[in-house]
Amino acid sequence: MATLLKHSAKYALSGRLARLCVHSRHGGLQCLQPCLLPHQRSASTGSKILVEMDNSTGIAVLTMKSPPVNSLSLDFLTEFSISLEKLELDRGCRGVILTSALPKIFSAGLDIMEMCGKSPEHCGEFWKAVQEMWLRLYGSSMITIAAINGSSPAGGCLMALACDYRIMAENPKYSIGLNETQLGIVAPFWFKDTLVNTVGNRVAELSLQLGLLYSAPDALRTGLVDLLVPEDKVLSTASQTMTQWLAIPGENAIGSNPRVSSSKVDLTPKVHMVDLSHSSESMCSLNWIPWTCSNRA
Ligand SMILES: CCCC/C=C/CC(=O)SCCNC(=O)CCNC(=O)[C@H](O)C(C)(C)COP(=O)(O)OP(=O)(O)OC[C@H]1O[C@@H](n2cnc3c(N)ncnc32)[C@H](O)[C@@H]1OP(=O)(O)O
Repeated sequence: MATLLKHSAKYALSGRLARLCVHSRHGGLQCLQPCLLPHQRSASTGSKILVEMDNSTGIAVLTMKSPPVNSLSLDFLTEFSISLEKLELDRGCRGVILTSALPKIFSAGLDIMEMCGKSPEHCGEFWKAVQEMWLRLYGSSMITIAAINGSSPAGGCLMALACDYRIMAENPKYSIGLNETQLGIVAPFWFKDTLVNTVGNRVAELSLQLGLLYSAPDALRTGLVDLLVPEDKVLSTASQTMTQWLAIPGENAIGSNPRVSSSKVDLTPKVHMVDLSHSSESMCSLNWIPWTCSNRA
């Protein structure tokens, strides 16, 4: 029981993670959920995001649950940023796993309908929300791991890239990448910089110029994701990886307690990359919005 309780403390999360099973000392599989004490976990859900927090480990699972494809609408982005901000303010939260509740899809990226025939004001508000999402995720003082359990094109890939580590389901049918060029859009330079930081200049150059979507195995080969695991292991592997990251002493680790360690992170260059006015203007002036709509001429 002591071993099991220790495992429970390590993985104890309500909902998805709490349903994980571990091998007990006696060799059998045991479900962790019955061992959890109610005070160890909490869950909050909006219409598009479920947040499950395990207070004993400091790990939260943020699950996107906006059918059909977790597209990043203004409502979605607002709920996402608020959820992340709440976790950021919760000093007990040290790590966030980002995943999807939808089969086969992590996120389809920016919601195309948000930008179809909308006013420049709406585009500006929407674009600001996109940047807010990226800043919150990329600049988070918590450890962030993307548990990519489905396809993740364009803005969905950006979300994953903004995390510290990416674990993807090893399903060759799933794809990930910044494919904006294929849609006739130029990915903003901070999308590009986020990609360059992960895969290096040459791979980023080819990816962006050709708008490449990589299959899961190719994404691993290029370094776009860090690890492939069987689909049913994505979340449990993310949890185990998070535990390893959180074991790094606080003085050296972003997101480890005490959270003051985050003050050592200089976000200035990252924040400088964001040019709000330019991005929202270009989004409206590029004429790509009608291009992506089915009623285009
Ligand atoms: C200067 C500005 C730069 C801005 C940069 C842009 C970044 C972006 O993120 S732009 C968005 C790019 N996204 C994509 O290219 C993804 C497009 N979608 C797909 O490839 C597929 O839909 C996907 C692989 C995600 C899922 O495939 P399926 O499982 O086969 O589903 P369907 O294709 O049938 O789609 C179901 C349903 O969802 C709607 N959908 C899909 N993507 C989006 C989206 N991005 N926004 C809004 N809605 C989306 C699709 O139209 C279907 O709707 P219904 O027909 O009503 O069922």
